[in-house]
This record gives sequence, structure tokens and C-alpha cells, in this order.
Amino acid sequence: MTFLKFDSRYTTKLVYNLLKTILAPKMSLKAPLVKFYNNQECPILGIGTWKSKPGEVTQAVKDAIDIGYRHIDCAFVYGNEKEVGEAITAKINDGTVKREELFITSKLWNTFHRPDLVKGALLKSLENLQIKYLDLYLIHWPQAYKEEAELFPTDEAGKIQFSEVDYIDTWKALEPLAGEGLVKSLGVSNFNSGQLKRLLQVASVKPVTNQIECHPYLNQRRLKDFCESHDIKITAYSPLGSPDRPWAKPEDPQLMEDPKLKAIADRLGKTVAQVLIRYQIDRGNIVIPKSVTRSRIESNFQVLDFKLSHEDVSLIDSFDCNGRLVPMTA
Ligand SMILES: NC(=O)C1=CN([C@@H]2O[C@H](COP(=O)(O)OP(=O)(O)OC[C@H]3O[C@@H](n4cnc5c(N)ncnc54)[C@H](OP(=O)(O)O)[C@@H]3O)[C@@H](O)[C@H]2O)C=CC1
Ligand SMILES: CC(=O)C(C)=O
Repeated sequence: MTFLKFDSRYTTKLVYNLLKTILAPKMSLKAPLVKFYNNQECPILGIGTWKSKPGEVTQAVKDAIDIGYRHIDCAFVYGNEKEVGEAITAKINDGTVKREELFITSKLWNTFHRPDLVKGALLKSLENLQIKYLDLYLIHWPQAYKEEAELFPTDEAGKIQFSEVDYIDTWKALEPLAGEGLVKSLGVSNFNSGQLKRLLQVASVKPVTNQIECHPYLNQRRLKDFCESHDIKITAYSPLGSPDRPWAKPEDPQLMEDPKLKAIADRLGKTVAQVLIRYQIDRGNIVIPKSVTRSRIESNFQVLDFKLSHEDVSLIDSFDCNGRLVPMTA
């Protein structure tokens, strides 16, 4: 009658599994961490803040932190860093998180590429965000704009005015800032493989990530392969197709309305947004969907308890149509 013998190991396991089943849906899950080549860890899922109005973003970031997000994607040019900073400070002060539990990214805007402007731009973002260091600082775009007070300097014809500054010189000015403790990691955004190759030839500190537009209509397979061959992670921006991008036209295809994606989401009992976010995670990409709506911020985070099959990832891969939604800002 050995099978009736009391064994505390089995009882403990039984109780553990029972509690897990009852409590799991109520417990705030943590996003898995991606490890960069320099051993710094970054939550694979973060919240975006582009177009989040100053009057909405403080509450959105507070909600996100309450829900479990620990990664916040910011940029000087979004014009809302101060309000994001207010949320970060509030959530640290009320004991919800410690600074070291958060992963905060900002980006060097195109008008500050000239080497003597770089440190000041970083310090401004730190001041706005009310923090002493960034976890990650990115060159926002490879091209430099004329160094003027305006963030989008234009000539009389309304054309963007570029500057001659080479992003290599900008990168060289960024490198020492990591040593000064102002930023933990450096990265780039919107770089193609040619630009990255040039950078890698001279960089003493390699970028940890290339933040690029990435979703099923532009899955960036080749650039991803290139980056990964150099141990550079992809951060996927506009993963939901950026429906609120300012230049969207009514006739543009709506990624979240795609019937093929809807069919996959319905089959899995998930929302299309959840499938789109999971698509990035299952490809090993860091992903930063934006929302200022609490229910969406919450449901976008509820993607940590399921996985897409290889077949579904391959099927979604096949939707690629070079469908870029965020063209170069010039
Ligand atoms: N490095 C770069 O050059 C760039 C970086 N980024 C970063 O990436 C982030 C994300 O990209 P972004 O272009 O904002 O676009 P996203 O693809 O994240 O889409 C955001 C839009 O989707 C809506 N949305 C969010 N969740 C849901 C949901 N569950 N169901 C339906 N609609 C939803 C939001 O609405 P609402 O907010 O009203 O809820 C908003 O309109 C940016 O915010 C920014 O941080 C983006 C572009 C360029
Ligand atoms: C959104 C963003 O980061 C742009 C357009 O540069």
C-alpha cells in the first residue's frame, strides 16, 4: 500500500500548485528580462510615451508602474519628459518601486548631435525625468539637424535643415558619459545595417540595442539578423501599427484591423494587440507599446502567460509588405 503513504514532498507540491492556480491571475507578473552583451538587463516589455499628452502621461505611467511595467521609453522630442518624471517620482516616493527596479530610456534629439551639445542634452533629459542616471540613452536618428532652438529647423520652403555632424562624432561624445555614471548603456535608433557597420568599426562601446519600427507589416528580418550577429538587441517600436501617428490617413491600412491577425487572436482567445506584442516577445525583441488608456495598458501587459506557436510566428512573418509607418522625420 505504498501509494497511500504520506509524503510531505507531494503535499507541498500539491499545495503550491493549488495556490499558484488560484493566485496567479491576481498576481502582477514581471516581464522577462533581456540581457544585453554588457550584462545589463532590460524588461522585454515596456511602455511607450510618444504622443502621450503631457496632461495624460503622468497618470498613464503611474498606472503602468502599478500594473507591473518596469520599462519606460521616453525621448526629449516627445515634449513630455517632465510629466513622465512626475509619475516616476510619485511611484518611487509612494514605495511602489525603487529607482533601480525601473529601466528608463531617453533619446538624443537630432539638433543636439554636435559633440559639445551631447552632454547638455542628456543632463536636460535627466533633469526633466527627475532621475540621476538613465538606463539607456539612444541616438534617436542617425541624421543631424541644424543646431537651433527649434527641434525641427526648416528653411523658407519648409524643408528640414540638416547639419554636417557625423553620428560617429556624436557616438564618440556619448561614450564617456557611461563612464561618468550618467547612463548605464548606449544604443541607437533608426539605424540601418550600413550605418551600424560604420559605427561598429570605430566604437569603443558597442550599442546594446537598435530601436526600430517593427510589426508584422515591417518585420525587419534582415536588420534583426544583422544586429543579432553583433549581439545587438532589437527594440520594436510602433508594434501596434501606431494608429495615432500624426500623419495617418483614413485610407491607410490599419494593422490592428487586419482580418488575418483577428483570426489568429480569436483562435487564441486574445486581442489583436496582445498577439502583436507577443509576436515581438516570441521573436526575442524588446517591445514598447504606447497607451494612455488604463484598460489597454493593463491588457497589453497580460501577455506573459501565453506564447505563440512557431507556426503562428511564421504565419505572421508572412504578412511583411515593407509597410513602413514612421518614415525618416525629414
Ligand atoms: N525611436 C523612434 O524613432 C520611435 C520610438 N517610438 C516609441 O515606441 C512607442 C510605441 O509606438 P507608437 O508609435 O506610439 O505606436 P503603438 O504601435 O504602440 O500604438 C499606439 C496606439 O495604439 C493604441 N493602443 C494601445 N494599446 C491598444 C489596445 N490594446 N487596443 C487598441 N488600441 C491600442 C494607443 O491608443 P491610446 O494611447 O489612446 O490608448 C495608440 O493610439 C512610442 O510611444 C515611442 O515610445 C515610436 C516611434 C518612433
Ligand atoms: C516618434 C519618434 O520617436 C519620432 C517620430 O522620431
